Amino acid sequence: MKKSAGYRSVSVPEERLDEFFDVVQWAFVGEWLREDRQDYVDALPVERARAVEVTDEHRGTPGTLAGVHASFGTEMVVPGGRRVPTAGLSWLGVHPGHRRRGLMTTMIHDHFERSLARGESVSVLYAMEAPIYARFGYGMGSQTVKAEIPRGAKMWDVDGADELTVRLERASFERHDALVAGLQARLSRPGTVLNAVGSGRNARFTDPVGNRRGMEKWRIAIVEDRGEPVAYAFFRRHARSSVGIHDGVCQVREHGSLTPAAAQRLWQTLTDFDLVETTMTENLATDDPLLHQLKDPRGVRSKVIDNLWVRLLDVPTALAAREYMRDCDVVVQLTDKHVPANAGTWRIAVTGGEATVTRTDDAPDLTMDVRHLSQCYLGGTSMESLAAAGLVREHTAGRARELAVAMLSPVAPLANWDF
Ligand SMILES: CC(=O)SCCNC(=O)CCNC(=O)[C@H](O)C(C)(C)COP(=O)(O)OP(=O)(O)OC[C@H]1O[C@@H](n2cnc3c(N)ncnc32)[C@H](O)[C@@H]1OP(=O)(O)O
Repeated sequence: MKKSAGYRSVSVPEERLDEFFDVVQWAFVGEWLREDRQDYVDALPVERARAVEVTDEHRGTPGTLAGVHASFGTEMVVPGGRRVPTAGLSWLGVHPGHRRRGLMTTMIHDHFERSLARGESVSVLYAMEAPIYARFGYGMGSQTVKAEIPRGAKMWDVDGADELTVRLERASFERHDALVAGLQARLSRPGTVLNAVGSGRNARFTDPVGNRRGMEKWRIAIVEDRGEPVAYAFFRRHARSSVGIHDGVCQVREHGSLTPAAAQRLWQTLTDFDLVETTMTENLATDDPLLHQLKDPRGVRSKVIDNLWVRLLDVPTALAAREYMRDCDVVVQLTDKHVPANAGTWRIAVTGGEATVTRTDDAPDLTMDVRHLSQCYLGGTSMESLAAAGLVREHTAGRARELAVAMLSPVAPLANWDF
């Protein structure tokens, strides 16, 4: 019997959502509260929910779901500020009774085929475990700083910050969706994954009780410039005390600022709540304005981890969709085990910031897997550094640098919401 035989891929209609959620709880190790069900429905792009179903009794009870996945239909900002149609893969899980039979592989192929059919030339995801996705052509496209900032951390002055005002409210889809989506759509940082369209749109507002662990419900901070919103952040606090000393924490999730002053006003607010000693950030770019504005960078305890994993599904279309910093003319030989249409030799010719990507019989300057090209796509990783690591092979001296300089982004990429 073939490793993944005895299963088939199916769509998951609304009446099967509880079966879908049951697999998710098995896979992600958790028991949800009944009262949280609607939050999970709201966080799921229902019309793009897929599963593998048992068809052979040797695998289990025919008709039961063994693995699930879904994807958000969205756009991602790429270097130059343009947007590329993107599939945000999420909710991927296999029931532990069916693992290591190739079901994830089946689901990833299903995801690739359907995304390509919809014209989505890039797939992105957040990884639960970092070693899983490179085998499918995903590269670590951006990194994030997880920081713990002490209360009242001092910052360099930024003109105009004092004149801005801040509103603190309970986060509400009805009241804040348009405001947040509108501000997020004005962010130019590569890797920004825009709010999804269709179901799943309110995913960022969901707030299951079972996930709060003593935290309050999600709040939102909105910085305004004479009534015009210029920054936002989702945050929540947790009151704590030990030996009579209050040392509560504030968790900051998605945030975005349109100006340096707005960033400073936002973080001054988030790092100065009464009874809160530490503010923890999640989605902070490695060059976020906050990190430059803090006077004592070492006073912030931090670590850098992977943020977005990026996978080019349609290489020529995706490469042509972004802008480049320099002209280049480089021949790249690409391997792609999972989307064979990308494999082969391509000429990447950039003039005036625009790339033309065509097949060629010329000898390659560089040889790499699609995951390496994907890793460099948002401009956060240098192609030369991948060559220095021995992952990209350079046949013509200097070509890794030529492509690196063309593809680099002046600001570090980051996705600011966790889908
Ligand atoms: C985008 C997201 O949603 S991230 C969330 C991912 N989900 C989870 O982490 C939930 C818990 N884990 C699971 O549900 C499952 O173990 C999955 C989805 C990670 C893997 O599903 P499986 O059906 O067992 O994977 P499958 O059998 O297709 O394995 C494919 C390959 O990946 C490897 N692999 C699978 N899981 C892991 C892992 N956790 N770490 C390292 N390698 C792994 C397998 O060994 C296999 O390697 P091979 O091709 O060399 O033989």
